[in-house]
Amino acid sequence: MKTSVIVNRYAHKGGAGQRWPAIKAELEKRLGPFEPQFTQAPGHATRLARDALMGGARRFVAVGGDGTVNETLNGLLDPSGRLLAPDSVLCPIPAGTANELCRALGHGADPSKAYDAAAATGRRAIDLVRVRCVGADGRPVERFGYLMAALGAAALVSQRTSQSRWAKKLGGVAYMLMTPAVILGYRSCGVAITVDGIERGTRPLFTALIANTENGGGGLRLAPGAAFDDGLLDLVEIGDVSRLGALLGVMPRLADGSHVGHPKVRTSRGRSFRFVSEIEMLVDLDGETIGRLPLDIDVLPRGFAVGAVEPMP
Ligand SMILES: Nc1ncnc2c1ncn2[C@@H]1O[C@H](COP(=O)(O)OP(=O)(O)OP(=O)(O)O)[C@@H](O)[C@H]1O
Repeated sequence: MKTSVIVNRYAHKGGAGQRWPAIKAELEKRLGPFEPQFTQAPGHATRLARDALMGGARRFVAVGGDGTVNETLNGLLDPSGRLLAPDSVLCPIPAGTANELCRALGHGADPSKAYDAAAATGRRAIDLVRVRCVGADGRPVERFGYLMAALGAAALVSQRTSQSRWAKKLGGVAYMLMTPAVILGYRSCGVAITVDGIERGTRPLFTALIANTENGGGGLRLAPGAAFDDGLLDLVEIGDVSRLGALLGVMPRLADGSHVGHPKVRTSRGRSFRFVSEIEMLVDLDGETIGRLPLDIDVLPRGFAVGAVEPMP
């Protein structure tokens, strides 16, 4: 199978570039010699993946963090979210800051598992998340992801972290420092929620996550029980909580997932969701700000596949 290796040397604040010779050696041991393609700018991995696909590649090894893997995946999809080549397989190699897809696959702590999966013939199907909202320029945006979408306070934390120069230098710790700064200035607002076509009414929302994977935000257990191949998304709503309540009562419990037992936290599952807010509310997908509400989100069950040593369950 023709293989394309796409490398973001700037992932993990440049740490991926430093580790690249060692990663390359591990990959060559398993795949044989290859010509890597280095991303030149944000978004470039999508074009590299699309060009390689048109050139006949079907195995796409994405070296970087979730941003790089997401961009690579988007290069493999048509505008409706279908794989342009149904036999294409994505192989994430953890070289970014959070590497949540690798973590969800059980490759987070041991990169050798990711190298082995990149060379194996097995596949594992993953649900694809489709998000439609309003972009920064006011025009509709449609994007595809695999981790989770966030709106409200969590999306604002992500946006502020990616925009801040000091936060970029700090890497993963930046989220933890940015979170109290954002939360102490944030207020819940009314959001009308529809799940699987059924209106649930308008209720105050501090933040909400619509999750495909259980983990997110740098290894936090944000959506306990979420499975990335069950054809469903898990909605975690943090409702009308005070700023101090959010900071002291909910946030410390995100690490082990016990926040879902908090009286202001509600969980549910569905295939499609719509969120409409009274005031402007940001939307984040897989760690990147993509726009604002109104937001429509749905799942394309088993929409793509990752490389796997074990055959698909
Ligand atoms: N040549 C480049 N110069 C600058 N930025 C780049 C370049 N190539 C890719 N990028 C951008 O780098 C950003 C960060 O990459 P990525 O998300 O893979 O790593 P990370 O943020 O360290 O990891 P994670 O998302 O897992 O926390 C992405 O938004 C990507 O678009």
